[in-house]
Amino acid sequence: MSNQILIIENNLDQSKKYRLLLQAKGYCVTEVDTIKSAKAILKSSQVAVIILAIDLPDGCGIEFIKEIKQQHIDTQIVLFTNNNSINNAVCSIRYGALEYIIKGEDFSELIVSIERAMKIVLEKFNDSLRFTEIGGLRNFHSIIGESQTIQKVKFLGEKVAITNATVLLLGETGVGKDILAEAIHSGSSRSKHAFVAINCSAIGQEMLECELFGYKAGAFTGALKDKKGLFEEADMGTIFLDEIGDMDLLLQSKILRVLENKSFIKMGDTKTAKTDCRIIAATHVDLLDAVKKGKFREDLYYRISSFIINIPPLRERLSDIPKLSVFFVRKIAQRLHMPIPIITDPFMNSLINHNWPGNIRELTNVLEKAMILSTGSLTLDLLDFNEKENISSSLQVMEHRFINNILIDCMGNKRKAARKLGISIATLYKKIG
Ligand SMILES: Nc1ncnc2c1ncn2[C@@H]1O[C@H](COP(=O)(O)OP(=O)(O)OP(=O)(O)O)[C@@H](O)[C@H]1O
Repeated sequence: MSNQILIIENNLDQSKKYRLLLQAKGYCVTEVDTIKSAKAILKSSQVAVIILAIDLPDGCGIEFIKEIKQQHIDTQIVLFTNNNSINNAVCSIRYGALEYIIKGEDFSELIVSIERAMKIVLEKFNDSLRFTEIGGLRNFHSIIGESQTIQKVKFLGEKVAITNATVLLLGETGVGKDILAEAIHSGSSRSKHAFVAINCSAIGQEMLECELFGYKAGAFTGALKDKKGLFEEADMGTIFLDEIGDMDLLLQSKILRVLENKSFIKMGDTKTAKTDCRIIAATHVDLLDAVKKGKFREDLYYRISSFIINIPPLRERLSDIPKLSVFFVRKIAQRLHMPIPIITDPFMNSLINHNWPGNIRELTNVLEKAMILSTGSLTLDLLDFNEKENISSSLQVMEHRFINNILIDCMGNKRKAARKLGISIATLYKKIG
């Protein structure tokens, strides 16, 4: 982890004082006096904390914060200014600065801020280590979003993870059922063992049975040797059965047997085999309705539905879009080997105002397409929503968007947003879930 501090300040006397002070505290410090030189440093080295002045010869420090945060999300920024106007403070925090300090001869405030910033950098670094410790599997820190709705999802996931309970995840396609299942496994005592996932609607039922339970050599033409099934692979670990609602009744009875007796029979075998695996199931269909129509076993439904987590669609957590977008833009840029583009305000506003029928998967696709076509920044003309999918404009959705936009304007301050909307804070909480 880097402990490098970059000072961007064109008052050279002042910046020398900061440098000497911070060096005396053991930090590694670099000074520059323009945004251009700062960009060069940021490109070539890992900077933990930036001390940034507002008025720089080649641009405005506050505007530069946006750019820094898009490309170096974990770098912490402390804004330094002579001007103690509250507008600057609000803007800098909104754009992602950690703190705002008024310049003065008393340096103790600066030291406290730098220590706080370094602590945050260290915590983020430790989180990323925790993430890689369990073999690259995603955990609750990998689930981006701070909206009330996603926080509730994470809270429920973390609570159930440490138990051995079967979990049912409900939600539209692309909302993040897969990533949540992985996080629950990562947060459980089974995390050192396998996490296996299968989409039960993607393959034919016979093939699905082979995949789930495995087979003995000679079980059918072409079965030349024994094959392990996923239930065997997931022994001591977790199996994620995505789209369980699409499984046929015969296979459903076999899953019920695993849940009740921890046992199954491989295809072509006569003996029962044992497995100790936790089941996490997911579906986008209404399982109770499927039960009523005789398409889903009622006993299996009750067996898997003791702990349900409903993952809300993206249109019900629009305030998460800025963070999700910055995260995906960085990730996509890395995968496509391209520089990280700047997300312009009109582009971001359009993302926030879209309905997202394909949820987070649609968001990643829209961003990837725009990035491929972009030349350095993501502008409105690069946005290409699939209009066929963009059909829902119900009153409720419009209301949600409106509330979210006000919340963003008020920087997440719910009391202020409620006042602006002319509703009580309790009503606001009810509306944002
Ligand atoms: N909150 C989140 N933070 C970061 N990445 C997310 C989040 N939610 C979803 N993703 C990513 O978005 C993509 C789609 O999510 P995922 O595959 O988990 O959705 P799903 O609900 O399982 O979809 P489906 O029902 O079609 O299988 C994945 O790449 C996933 O990692």
